[in-house]
Amino acid sequence: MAHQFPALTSEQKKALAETARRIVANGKGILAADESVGTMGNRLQRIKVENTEENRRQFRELLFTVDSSVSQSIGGVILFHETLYQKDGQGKLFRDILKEKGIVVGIKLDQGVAPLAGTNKETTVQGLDGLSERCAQYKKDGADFGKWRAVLKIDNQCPSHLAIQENANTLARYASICQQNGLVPIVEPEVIPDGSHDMEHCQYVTEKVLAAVYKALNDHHVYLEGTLLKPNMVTAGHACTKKYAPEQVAMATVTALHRTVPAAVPGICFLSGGMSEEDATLNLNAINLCPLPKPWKLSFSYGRALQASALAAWGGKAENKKATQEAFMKRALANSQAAKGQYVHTGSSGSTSTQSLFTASYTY
Ligand SMILES: O=P(O)(O)OC[C@@]1(O)O[C@H](CO)[C@@H](O)[C@@H]1O
Repeated sequence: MAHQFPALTSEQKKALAETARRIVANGKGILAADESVGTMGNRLQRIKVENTEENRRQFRELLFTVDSSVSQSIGGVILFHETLYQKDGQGKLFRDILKEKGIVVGIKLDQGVAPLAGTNKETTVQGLDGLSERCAQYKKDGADFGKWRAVLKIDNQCPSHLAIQENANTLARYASICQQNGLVPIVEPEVIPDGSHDMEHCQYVTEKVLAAVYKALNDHHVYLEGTLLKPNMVTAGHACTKKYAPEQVAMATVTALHRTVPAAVPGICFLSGGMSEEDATLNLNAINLCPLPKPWKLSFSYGRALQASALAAWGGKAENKKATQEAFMKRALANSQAAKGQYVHTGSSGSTSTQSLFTASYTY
């Protein structure tokens, strides 16, 4: 079968591959600061801070204005639409502050989930209509990568064949549209940790989901070298009574990836999925020490596991700036070390860093 209709020029491919590699270079990972207004509201409620645009802006200003050395740990930041156009106290756009630090700016592109009728409350993702125009605008406005999160759950009859196929195809269509507009797509098929299933069950489901995703990406002529994967780690369900060590999580996770993710993919940046900050770091470190072949960079794209201590330290008070920034820098550095398999747990972590960040049915 001749390939008569190339999807991208060699220049487009080169630019996409370079951006993807930059984001995950040398122990760098991603700060997922793309919480929608509602999700950010849940975070702020935990620290008793009102969910106003100004409070969201103030917290994010603290994260983005940390010392430039953060760029040794953070290669990319994912923003929500509102944040892409926000400025710091001196009137400087956040996106310019990040770019000056050498950090690649990303944008959340999915628009939430919608029910799949006739399934056990499974969902697909909305946002394909008008996506090409939105990507073109975001590219002009400084974004160089995108994110789209699909949600799959483990339950009675779940994930169904329909949910796996529909979400794989939608992710692939999104990825294709991103690449046409010069954005590196982060492909995020999250198998959420709700349930009492064991780790082996999660591995089985994760492999089925990833295999379907890579078949769909191939069908849609997506250029894998210009993509990043953002999967769940393979863990037991949150309500499972059996506990697994980081080395077991690492072996199950790398085995699943090894069986399903082509070596052409430059980086795999895990989501934290409600793990405590410390667990997310320890698991990532074990993954990088796992004695299986690992042809991709294995890094992080954490939301909760990079921000929980910082949020707690901030508490909505300007005078806590230093403590907030120190807490964030500490997690960024720890995860950067873990992305190189060099994290050493000192045992001096604060209480917030060991608290579970799990929220049931975390769809948005
Ligand atoms: O699981 P985590 O690491 O907290 O967040 C992962 C994530 O994809 O899910 C959130 C909800 O869409 C996003 O803010 C974030 O990018």
